[in-house]
Amino acid sequence: AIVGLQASGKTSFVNVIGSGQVKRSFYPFDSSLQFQQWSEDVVPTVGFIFRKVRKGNVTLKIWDVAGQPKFRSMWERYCHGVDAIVFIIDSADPEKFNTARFELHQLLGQPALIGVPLLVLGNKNDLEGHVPVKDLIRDLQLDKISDRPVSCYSVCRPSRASLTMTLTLIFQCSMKSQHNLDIVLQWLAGRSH
Ligand SMILES: Nc1nc2c(ncn2[C@@H]2O[C@H](COP(=O)(O)OP(=O)(O)OP(=O)(O)O)[C@@H](O)[C@H]2O)c(=O)[nH]1
Ligand SMILES: [Mg+2]
Repeated sequence: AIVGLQASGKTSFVNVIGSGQVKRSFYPFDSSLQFQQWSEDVVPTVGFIFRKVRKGNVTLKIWDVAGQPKFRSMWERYCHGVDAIVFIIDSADPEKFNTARFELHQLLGQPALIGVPLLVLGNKNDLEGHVPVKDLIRDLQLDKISDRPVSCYSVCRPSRASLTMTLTLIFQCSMKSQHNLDIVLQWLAGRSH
């Protein structure tokens, strides 16, 4: 399940990892087939979106849950029984960190979710003034979480141009380190049962 405040980039993240998959099934040099699903314009999610994304021999089943205040009480329901909780935060918007920390710890405090591994993604690291991982860990008080494995990475959605280039230049080359998407996918695949 992917949760986080509104506009933190959850749906964009799923679209990016999903479009990489769509691409891989096509001939890599035929750019006309690229980005059928990927777009930089995303509308706020209402409720949730369920997506299946195949990566190698692992199929990720993803609940992309809406982040606006009226939907946050749904987060817990979609986190029940999952292999991992992914919490996405807009790392370039520190004014929202207090709210994000509150919502995250509120969610993790639910007895049914004890032990479920947590992946925190500080998104939008392409924007100036974004907060690095070290500070995110402090501001979200991730170091206080002791009842589950926790990982935190700084990520961003690749620009359309760089995503085209990376994927067109044959898929085995990994994304630029700024994006960190390959690391994140490995982490997710490693949590799956
Ligand atoms: N600069 C930048 N913008 C991003 C990035 N990821 C997402 N965005 C933008 O952030 C805005 C919100 O993205 P969404 O993916 O809709 O956010 P969300 O978390 O799904 O929002 P809700 O569905 O309302 O909870 C969109 O305009 C995206 O284009 C990123 O890595 N960098
Ligand atoms: Mg969304």
